[in-house]
Amino acid sequence: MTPAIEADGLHRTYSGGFEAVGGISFTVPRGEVFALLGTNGAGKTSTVELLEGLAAPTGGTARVLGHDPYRERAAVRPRIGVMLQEGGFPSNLTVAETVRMWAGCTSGARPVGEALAAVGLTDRARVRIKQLSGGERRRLDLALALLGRPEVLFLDEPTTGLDAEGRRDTWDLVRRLRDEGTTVLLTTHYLEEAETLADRLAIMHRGRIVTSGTPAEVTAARPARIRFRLPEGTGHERLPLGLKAAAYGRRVEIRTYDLQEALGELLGWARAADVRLEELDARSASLEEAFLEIASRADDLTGGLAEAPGGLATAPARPHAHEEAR
Ligand SMILES: Nc1ncnc2c1ncn2[C@@H]1O[C@H](COP(=O)(O)OP(=O)(O)OP(=O)(O)O)[C@@H](O)[C@H]1O
Repeated sequence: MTPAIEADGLHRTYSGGFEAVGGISFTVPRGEVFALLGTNGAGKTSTVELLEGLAAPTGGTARVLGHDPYRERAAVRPRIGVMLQEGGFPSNLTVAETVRMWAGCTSGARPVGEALAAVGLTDRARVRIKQLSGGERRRLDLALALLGRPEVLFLDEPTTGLDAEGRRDTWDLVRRLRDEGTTVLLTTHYLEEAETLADRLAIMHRGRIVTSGTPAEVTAARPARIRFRLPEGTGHERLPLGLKAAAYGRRVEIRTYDLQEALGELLGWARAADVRLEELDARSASLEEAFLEIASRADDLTGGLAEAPGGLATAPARPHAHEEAR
């Protein structure tokens, strides 16, 4: 089966000569949720628009369901759903009227009630668009994107402006759609969203993919950390020499690539020395830490990326103790 989405050396240069997408490649198999992350202006929307067929790439190729989304738009458009960052609707129409109007232009559309229920807007069906909150508009954008039961759904920042409950509802909906076989490509600034939803993800910076893989692969190259507070009168110089720790007053932070080993050493020492470690907290690297590290170092990296096993371009990770322990 052809993949749902294939980007091969995609470039997009705007008319002023600015290169927003500088040759990126990735493949999304059918039925997968793929997240594009990146700093502001990294080129996520510029990329998604190429895949949606809204513009032609200046280099490379895009394929959606085996077709060129720009040249073969008529073949692709009925099979995809698009949620834009800003959907513009006539503000005097009600929610239900808007969905009905959209359904009239969509073959095989879901019933209006089903689309509204899917995004939790049933109670707002009779409300005019201009009276909707920002979050409710976002939900309406989503209802319209999934109206035609698309095989591939493009969601550009689907949960921006939603409250915590709305965000979780959207995540549940995306999971349900994926379980039904829909392929989803989403862009997001919420790393937790990518971590919980995405089967695979790519982090973009300045038009290039800096890292890609499963959330676990992307975080695996980053160190875990252990934090605790030493009791009054116990100096951090008493810690075992094997543990590279940074101390800030009584607070101590240890960065390690072998969490089990470091934690074992620390607890063994604490027991032997009869030291109580206050507020002990140990955790593997999160996507957020990986992202922040990549964003802060990507400028040095562009041009010098290492290809890691599995075809992942990863930022070289090195063990280091943090200067500041929060
Ligand atoms: N029509 C345009 N003409 C010229 N430059 C553009 C145009 N549209 C976008 N850009 C520039 O291209 C770069 C990438 O923009 P894009 O919107 O794709 O980034 P993004 O990753 O989606 O950003 P954000 O997270 O801020 O939404 C930005 O520097 C932007 O200013």
